[in-house]
Amino acid sequence: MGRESPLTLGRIDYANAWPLFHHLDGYAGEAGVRIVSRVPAELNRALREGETDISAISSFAYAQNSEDYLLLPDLSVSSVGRVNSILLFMKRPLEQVKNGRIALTTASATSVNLLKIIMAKYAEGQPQYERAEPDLDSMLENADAALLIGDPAIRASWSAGKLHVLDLGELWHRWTGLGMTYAVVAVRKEAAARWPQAIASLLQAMRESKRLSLGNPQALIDHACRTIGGEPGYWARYFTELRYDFGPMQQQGLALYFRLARQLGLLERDVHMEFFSEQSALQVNE
Ligand SMILES: C=C(O[C@@H]1C=C(C(=O)O)C=C[C@H]1O)C(=O)O
Repeated sequence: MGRESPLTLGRIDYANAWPLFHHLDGYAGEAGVRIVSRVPAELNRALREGETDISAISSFAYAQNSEDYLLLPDLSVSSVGRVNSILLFMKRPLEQVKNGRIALTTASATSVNLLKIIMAKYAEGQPQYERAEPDLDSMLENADAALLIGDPAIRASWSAGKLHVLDLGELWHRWTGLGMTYAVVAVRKEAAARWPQAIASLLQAMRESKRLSLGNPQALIDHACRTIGGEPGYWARYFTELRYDFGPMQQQGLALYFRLARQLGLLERDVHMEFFSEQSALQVNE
């Protein structure tokens, strides 16, 4: 029953999501779960089009398709304060670029709209936006500021030179007093109805990956230094400042983000967060 399900799982191809996936390969192999690794914007599209059944996606993409998806409880990529890898690189201070030209990474959905909210409601600016491949130098050729996320943002922060760097998680927290959730794990409703036990068991394996990763972050730190570069101290702080659960603190911040996005017309509908229930998976089993 569902055990042989050919589930396809989308994995964010950045260090920020490693804890949810790092210890999952063994389980995925045994359970026949296929994992595809992409940047968030690609994962958002793949889940929407049914190429994947379950995926880490931008929380904004969840909001756009919430009637087709269920959220997995306990899992997210969030911060309550600094996020360290969602950064606006500015040639001049915020006051002077808030009506200028801003290049936005094509890899993101949540952060692009978080920046639009911050610019409109916090800085009261009206910049012109353009989408660009995530390369800081070429983005800044024609723009006053550039938004990067994930590993490219981290690498750029190590060589930002004279640029002003704004951490959107930190600003959001100072402004609202709340946390911010950048990614959630969502399952398509039809997959949840068809393979409830397989989803429940994958959820459990992702919780376990998170527990093992955060219990022994050294494995992640070593892997990050080897594959991305940087110092162990940087990565130790990075994986500590990111939060991976999805409790009331995170949900409250995300609900405010959805409301503000709705007010600005960035979202077409109000969003009601709906969760996958392991209880119903168990009942199907009986
Ligand atoms: C923490 C981050 O969050 C990511 C930001 C996303 C977005 O802006 O759409 C999507 C997934 C998250 O994993 C990051 O990019 O470093």
